[in-house]
Amino acid sequence: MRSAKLYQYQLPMDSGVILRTQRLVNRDGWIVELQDGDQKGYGEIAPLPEFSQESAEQAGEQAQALLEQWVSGQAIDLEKALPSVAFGLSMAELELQGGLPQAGNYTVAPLCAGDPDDLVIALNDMPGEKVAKIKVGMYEAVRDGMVANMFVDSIPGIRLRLDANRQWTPLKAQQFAKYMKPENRGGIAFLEEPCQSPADSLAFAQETGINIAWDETVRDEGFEVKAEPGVVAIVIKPTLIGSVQRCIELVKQANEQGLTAVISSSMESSLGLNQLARFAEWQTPDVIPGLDTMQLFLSQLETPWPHCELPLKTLSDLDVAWSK
Ligand SMILES: O=C(O)CCC(=O)c1ccccc1C(=O)O
Ligand SMILES: [Mg+2]
Repeated sequence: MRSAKLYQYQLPMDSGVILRTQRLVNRDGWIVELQDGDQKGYGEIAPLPEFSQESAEQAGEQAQALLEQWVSGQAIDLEKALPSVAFGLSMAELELQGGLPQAGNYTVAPLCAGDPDDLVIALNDMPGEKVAKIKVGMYEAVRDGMVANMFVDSIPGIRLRLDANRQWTPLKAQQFAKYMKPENRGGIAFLEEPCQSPADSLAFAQETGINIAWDETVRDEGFEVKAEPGVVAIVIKPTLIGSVQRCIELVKQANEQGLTAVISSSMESSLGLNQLARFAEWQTPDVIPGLDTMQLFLSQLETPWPHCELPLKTLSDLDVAWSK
């Protein structure tokens, strides 16, 4: 009754994609296909270099072992699985059971890693709530402050999401805050992980009145979702977190604590990204997810992303690495 396939993919990336210290030339990962009778479910397993602990090879090996169990009718234990494997397999099982609603939230928070003028144009075209995400911490903190000010000054009602990825010392974070006019600080919906340590980030939020969000900290050993002064959101990157069930638990805990849960991409292919858009619509219906990462690719995979003109590879173009 049950059968499964594991496809291997490699997709070319735009030339400018840098992950922490390395350039990402190709995105490597796996697509699982589960079949039971005439039902099918898909999931993506794609550890992100520099962010995931596991490599694509390790994830592929573990996925095969767990798929062997699944095909033979055993329940698979995803608690101890690698995060990317737990996410992909649980998503495939969910889809197989018809548990993932079709409707997706495709209104992304446009991501600006380069020229701020490009983002101003994207925002002017954005209907409804204007949310944008800007990476900070890569250049001078003073420049980041000026860019953020410029957005708040020139786009009324903007809700900026800034992301420093733990790049700032407390001093640099202070320099940023100094340039952010006090009356403009409310235009920052949140600033993700300003400092190297969560304690410094918390102190920064409380001293400056700039709200922060946890991203890396959510994946730290022993993390608990809790409301603290200055903290307004947690970012959930399912590929780095684990099973769909674990992600749902985090969303629930965040909501109970009055925090916003933001579903966000770990640069999945368009197949995984579409599932994240559906997951976000289902679990966080009033929150714009952080999924503006298709622009970093040179090719889509199987499921087209709305308004994306990149060429589409299909699963039938891929090698089947394992099947049973
Ligand atoms: O969160 C988003 O809006 C987009 C995704 C994103 O920023 C990201 C994607 C992959 C790895 C790290 C990050 C990051 O938060 O810096
Ligand atoms: Mg981040």
